[in-house]
Amino acid sequence: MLMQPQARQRHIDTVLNLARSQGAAGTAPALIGRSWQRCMDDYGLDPSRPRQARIVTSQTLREHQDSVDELLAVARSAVEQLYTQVAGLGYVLLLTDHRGITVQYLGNDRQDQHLRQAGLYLGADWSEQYAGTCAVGTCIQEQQALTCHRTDHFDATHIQLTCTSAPIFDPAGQLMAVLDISALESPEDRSSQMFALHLTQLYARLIEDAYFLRRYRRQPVIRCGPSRELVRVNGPCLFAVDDAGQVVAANTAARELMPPGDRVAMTAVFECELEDLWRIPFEQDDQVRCFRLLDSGDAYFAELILPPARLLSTGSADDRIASIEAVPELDQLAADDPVMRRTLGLAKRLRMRDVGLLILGETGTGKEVLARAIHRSGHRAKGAFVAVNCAAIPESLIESELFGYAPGAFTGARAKGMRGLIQQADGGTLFLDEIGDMPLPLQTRLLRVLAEGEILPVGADRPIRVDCRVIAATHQDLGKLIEAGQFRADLYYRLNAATLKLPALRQRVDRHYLIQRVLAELVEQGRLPQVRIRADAMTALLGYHWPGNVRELVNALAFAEATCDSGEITVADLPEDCFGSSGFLQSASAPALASRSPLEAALWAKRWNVSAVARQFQVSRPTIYRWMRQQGLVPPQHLGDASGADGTSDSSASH
Ligand SMILES: Nc1ncnc2c1ncn2[C@@H]1O[C@H](COP(=O)(O)OP(=O)(O)OP(=O)(O)O)[C@@H](O)[C@H]1O
Repeated sequence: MLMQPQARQRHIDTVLNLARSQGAAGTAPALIGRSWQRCMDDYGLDPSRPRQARIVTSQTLREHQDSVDELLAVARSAVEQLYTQVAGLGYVLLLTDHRGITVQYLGNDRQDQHLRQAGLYLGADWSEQYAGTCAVGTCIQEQQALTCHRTDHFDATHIQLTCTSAPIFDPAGQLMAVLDISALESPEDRSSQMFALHLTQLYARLIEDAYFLRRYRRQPVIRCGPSRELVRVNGPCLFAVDDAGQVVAANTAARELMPPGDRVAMTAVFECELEDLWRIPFEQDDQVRCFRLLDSGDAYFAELILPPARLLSTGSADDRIASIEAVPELDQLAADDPVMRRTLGLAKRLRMRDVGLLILGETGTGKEVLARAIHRSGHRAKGAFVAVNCAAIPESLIESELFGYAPGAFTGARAKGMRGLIQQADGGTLFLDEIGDMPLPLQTRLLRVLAEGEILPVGADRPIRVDCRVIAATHQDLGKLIEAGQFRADLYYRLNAATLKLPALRQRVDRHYLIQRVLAELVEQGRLPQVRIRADAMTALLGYHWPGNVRELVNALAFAEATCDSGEITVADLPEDCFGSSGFLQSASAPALASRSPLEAALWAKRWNVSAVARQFQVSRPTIYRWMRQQGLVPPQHLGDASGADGTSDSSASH
């Protein structure tokens, strides 16, 4: 236990050399070098005059203990637990206050004398100002966890010790205490203390969190972290919030997620509405919900810890209940994706009201699927759902298609006239897809229909009353179209009492659910037999960026099923253009997937085998050829001789 005088002298020389050269402390971390410098420059400590450990009087000790009274009560069991884990390895445990005075100590009675001499004792002063560079004192100065290993210590008295400390911060971010484990002897190698460092940091955080939860036991606390499975057991971030969703306090990890500012709302941390927070305990079996961090977009899982018997009064109770209620048609569209949850919550709340809804999302994200689900789950479910693709109807026909026409309205018109699509939706829902493509003059007429509830068919002299709900959708930025004078602002406001956003498939955190769901639907619809997805294929599907969104996923699964022969989809069965490194679709002639129509995507997926595509769409081959002509789709040269499954040459057939 006694230190060699040579070792002591060598250490003193090293420190003095550092003072002269202003260099780093040998192989020690930079923060040790900084501390040595502070010891000499700021505290006037002299390495050639070692100081014995200082133990404060019992009166002073009591004053220090009183100042961290509440922390000591909270920390007691964690400190005991940590000590039982490390005692057998020769460590003692110290808890000091923010000034470095040891207010709690657990050590080995048999080594009492040695430990006391070394300062590993109750009441010992481990401030850097007195003891020089040491784990506790330097942790206080640097506000971070560290190991002060043997000759890292400034004072030669301590160069046999290895000490590891971690800071404990109060909920305002102020250093409150330091947790330390130290041993009288240790191996030379600093890396022998890595485990001690991790363990000490872990327990410091447990104590910090226990203290936080005790301090804010009368306040809602949001606990969150990047793992759904671990959040309730050990979620690293804690936010105490008030009823308005403002952060009242945050632990160390949570503070890192907060934007700068005095009063930060949780809605500035997570991409969410206030009521999303209060709804956490009601959704999902595990009462954990997924949010996206506003800053990075990362998915974070959160639980809400509510004070007992506390009723939160935020938002309208009716609305809250409506959005929590199970609505299978809507619920099945997503699992736990934050954007989808908000969208579906809003859809649930508004499904029974005739307010205009605008669905925004990239192509293939399921805008029509959502509109249908709102219709089926709403009060107009018994009426018709009429979908109009404003981009697909030629401009010359759109007026008569939408509004219908009176008998003999124009040459070539049917003798009896025709009910327009709006009238067909009477009592039900009119879904106006690609509303951004509606010509301006028709926008004006549509606005009148919406305002007055009447349509005037082409050539008619009397208006007809229609009563339908209108849901519009677009992948375009209507704001920009309004600025460019291509879309009427008044129509926009009329259609858009609420906006429902559909995230791109690549942004959704519930992709696994959606893949299984789409597969199950294809099976239910009889479009696929029972198949399962092997893990390798699932990994590839989860990792792909899906420019064509759910539509592309549907096509990819249909393709994979057609190519797999064992009832199991493997990665080799997936379309090569998305998942292969030398896929034929990567040739220059293959257009970007996102810009393809469903027909074009299917043709590429089936290598332009028209028979296979006809089977997929459940239409005849001539229909596919007609569609191809309408869309100007021609097979690429190198695939021009693709054969139908029946052996006929599709591309040479004429229709
Ligand atoms: N939640 C879902 N579950 C199963 N299939 C879905 C889901 N969402 C979308 N799909 C499927 O994805 C395809 C595209 O959906 P939909 O037509 O609704 O997209 P969209 O956004 O309206 O596309 P576009 O912008 O091209 O009109 C359809 O085959 C649809 O059945």
